[in-house]
Amino acid sequence: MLLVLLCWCVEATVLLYVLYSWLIPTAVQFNGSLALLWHDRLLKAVRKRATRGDPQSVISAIDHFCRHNEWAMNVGDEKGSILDSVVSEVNPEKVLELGTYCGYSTVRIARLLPPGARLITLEFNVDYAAIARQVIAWAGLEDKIQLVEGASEDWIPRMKEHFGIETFDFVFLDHWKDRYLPDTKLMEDCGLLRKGTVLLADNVICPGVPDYLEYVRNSLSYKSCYFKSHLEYTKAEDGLEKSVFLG
Ligand SMILES: C[S@@+](CC[C@H](N)C(=O)[O-])C[C@H]1O[C@@H](n2cnc3c(N)ncnc32)[C@H](O)[C@@H]1O
Ligand SMILES: [Mg+2]
Repeated sequence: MLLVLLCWCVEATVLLYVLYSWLIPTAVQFNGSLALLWHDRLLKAVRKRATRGDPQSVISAIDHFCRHNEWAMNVGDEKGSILDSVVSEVNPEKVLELGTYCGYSTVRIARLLPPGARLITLEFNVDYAAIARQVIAWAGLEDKIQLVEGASEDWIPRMKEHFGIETFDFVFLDHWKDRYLPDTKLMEDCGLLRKGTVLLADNVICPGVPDYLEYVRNSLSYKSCYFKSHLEYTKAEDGLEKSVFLG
C-alpha cells in the first residue's frame, strides 16, 4: 500500500513537472489561440467576481477560478500569504518581479506597497502581458506597477539606464526556473542588489531550482531560509526561498 502511494506521489510530481516546464510554455508558444481562450476565461472570472479598484477581490476571484475551474501557475493563495508576510516585513519601495504571467502576484505585492513605491514586473510573453495589464487595471494599481515586456536577461542590465533604478529592496523570482541563478548573478554584476535586499524565489521544490538553492544556501553573500508550503492549488510540496543579500 505504502509502495503504491509512493509511486503515485512520484508519478504525480513528474506529471506536474512536465505540465509546468513543457506543456504550458509549448501551449503558449505553439498554440497561442488556445492559450488566449484559456486566459480569456480567467479575465472573465475577474470581471464577474471582482470589484473594480479592489485588489483583494481580484486576488480572491483568480484563486476561486484556479481552484474550482482551471489550474494556473500563479503563486496562489497558500504561498501567497507567505509572500504577503515577507513583503510586509520588508516594506520595499523598489520592487522587481521576474515573471508577471496574468498579474496575480503583481497585484498581490503591489497592494501592500507604501505610497510612492514602485514595482517593475517583467514578462516576455506578449499574450500574458496583455492579460496582466487588464488584471492590474481592474485592481486599480496601474500607478504603482510598470509592466515591461521582454526577457529578464535583456532588461536587468538596462534597469539603471532605462528606469533610473539604483538598487532594488525586494525581488520576486518566479519566471522560468533555469533563469533564477543566471539572473541573480546578473543582478549582482549590475549592482542592483544592496546590503539587505531580499530575494524571494517561488517553486524552489516543484518544479525546483537545485542550482539556485545550492548557490544562495552556500554563498557567504546570502542568508537564506526556506518556507515550506504547497504547489499552487494542489497538495504537492513546494516552497519559497527567502535570501537576504549581505553585500
Ligand atoms: C510561473 S509564471 C509567473 C506567475 C506569477 N508570478 C504569479 O504568481 O502570478 C512565469 C512567467 O514568467 C514568464 N517568463 C519566463 N521566463 C522569462 C524571462 N526570462 N523573462 C521574462 N519573462 C519570463 C513566463 O512567460 C510566465 O508568464
Ligand atoms: Mg511560481
